[in-house]
Amino acid sequence: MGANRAVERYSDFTPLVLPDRTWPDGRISSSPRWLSTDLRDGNQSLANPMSPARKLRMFELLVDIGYKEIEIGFPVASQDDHDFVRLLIEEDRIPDDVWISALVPARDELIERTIRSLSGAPRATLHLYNATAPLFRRVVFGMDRAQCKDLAVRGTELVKKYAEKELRGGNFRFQYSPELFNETEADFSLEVCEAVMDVWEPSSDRPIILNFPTTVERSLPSVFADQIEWLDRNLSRREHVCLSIHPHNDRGTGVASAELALLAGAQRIEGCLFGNGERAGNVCLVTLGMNMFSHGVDPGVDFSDIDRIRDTVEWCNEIPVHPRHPYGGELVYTSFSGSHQDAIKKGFDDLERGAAEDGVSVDERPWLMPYLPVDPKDVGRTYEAIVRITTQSGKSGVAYVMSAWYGMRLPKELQKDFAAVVQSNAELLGSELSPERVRELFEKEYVSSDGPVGEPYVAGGRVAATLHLDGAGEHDARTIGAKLAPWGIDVRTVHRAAEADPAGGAEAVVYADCRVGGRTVWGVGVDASAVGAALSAVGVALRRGGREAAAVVAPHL
Ligand SMILES: CC(=O)SCCNC(=O)CCNC(=O)[C@H](O)C(C)(C)COP(=O)(O)OP(=O)(O)OC[C@H]1O[C@@H](n2cnc3c(N)ncnc32)[C@H](O)[C@@H]1OP(=O)(O)O
Ligand SMILES: CC(C)C(=O)C(=O)O
Repeated sequence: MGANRAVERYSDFTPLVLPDRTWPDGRISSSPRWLSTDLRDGNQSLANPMSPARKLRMFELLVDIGYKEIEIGFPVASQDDHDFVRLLIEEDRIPDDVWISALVPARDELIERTIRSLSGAPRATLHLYNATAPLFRRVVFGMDRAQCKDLAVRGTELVKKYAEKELRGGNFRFQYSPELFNETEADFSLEVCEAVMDVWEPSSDRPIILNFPTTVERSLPSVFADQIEWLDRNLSRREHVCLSIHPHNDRGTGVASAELALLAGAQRIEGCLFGNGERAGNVCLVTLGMNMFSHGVDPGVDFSDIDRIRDTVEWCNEIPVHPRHPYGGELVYTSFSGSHQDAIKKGFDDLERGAAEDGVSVDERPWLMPYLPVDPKDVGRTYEAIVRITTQSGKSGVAYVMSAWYGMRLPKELQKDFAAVVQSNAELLGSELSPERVRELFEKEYVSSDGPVGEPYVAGGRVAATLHLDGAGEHDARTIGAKLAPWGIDVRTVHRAAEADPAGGAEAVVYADCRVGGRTVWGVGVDASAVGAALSAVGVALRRGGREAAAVVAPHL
């Protein structure tokens, strides 16, 4: 078969028919219950399953940021998994409001051992699963529907039996998952879940978690949402059922599946931080939580130091988080391209203006920012790295860097002038220019002088200079004008909006644009005094004027 014929091996998914679906009109207005399965589904997918130290660090992170339900492993998988559960219980490391959970297949000896491993836990959920999809019934288990249902029923009976024996007096919950739910006939999933409930007999003080995985994602998120709405309508004892979902991400739509399923009636979501997990991963809990946050819905999990979360997850999983991973990737608050940088810069100007008008801090203003769905500061990032300079940048990006890093707010015409310098340098270099390099170019071009800056002296005609004063007052402006007028320089001053700390500590910055020989040349002075800064700025500008300047300006300049 030729490569182009391979597609014929695949067939479309047959969706459930639910024409009167209501989920598309829903809104997500509150956070669901979350379960982190980083220590189970995440861990079981790693080339190197987590060592006890890595597991503990992950557990502590999950607790610290606010997860209340944590699947701590598959205790019968290995001695390490078992010992970790015992360590948490025996060293009393499970906070009062946290439920641990453990997964087990529907096999007698494994259920008994798993429940024993949970002995003494203050709060524990036993999570039982068996695959219910036709492919698995035929290929993996060699079972018909009745036998498959019976496996789930027997498993639940065993859980009941061993739980009563081992966990008497403790807080115990039961969870059942029909694995491959999304590929299972809807009526059969329901039949199995009802049979499981007949055994467990859920009630208000004995609820059940029914968890519906897209074990391998195979269809559209909307199809999954229909399946969940159908269950929500048809499950009996609904008030005693927590309808949970466990999306994977094989088609890259795990987050969408989870969100649409929430609209359709799901009450609880299982996933992993940064989408770790089997194959293309489990649904990403960070993305889901931050999506809610960005709509003004509190996810109940603290993502305010997202880099710490990412660093810990990377350390525990020994897998890097992609730099473009939503919300937590290194590059997701950074723009390299000119028009994005321009819009962001204007967005920040607008934010500051609005805050000043309202007499509030910028943190209290609504976040309405081009290209940035959330304020980087809300996840512990700074503003400096929002803009990075390459050949794709323009004047606004360059101006942003000079302002955010160095407190220098360049006049618009100077921004254009300097952007051309930066552009040719970026093209020459063929790579990103660091903020330090941008500053270096600026200094070289506009601030430093080749020789001593003496008193400007115009040999013939007059030079018109517009001085943009930052950190200087009216008095300084008058003194500067008086000082330069006798040298043939007509000064017009423009005050920049007051800066608390222009140019990182200097008292004054002056941007001078001088009309020399029919063209505009810029010079910049940074000095402890406004007068000193102005003299430097004009001196540099005139010197940069080159041959034309030489015609009107005395040679010692
Ligand atoms: C979708 C998910 O993520 S499910 C979770 C998967 N996670 C893991 O498997 C990680 C931990 N697992 C393990 O350490 C091991 O697989 C163990 C300890 C559970 C079992 O180990 P073993 O019995 O030695 O081997 P193995 O996993 O190959 O056993 C598969 C057997 O269990 C059966 N089985 C698989 N899943 C289930 C289930 N949920 N309920 C009952 N039986 C099951 C298989 O049909 C197969 O039976 P067979 O031997 O009669 O053909
Ligand atoms: C055990 C179940 C919930 C699972 O991990 C899956 O189906 O992906």
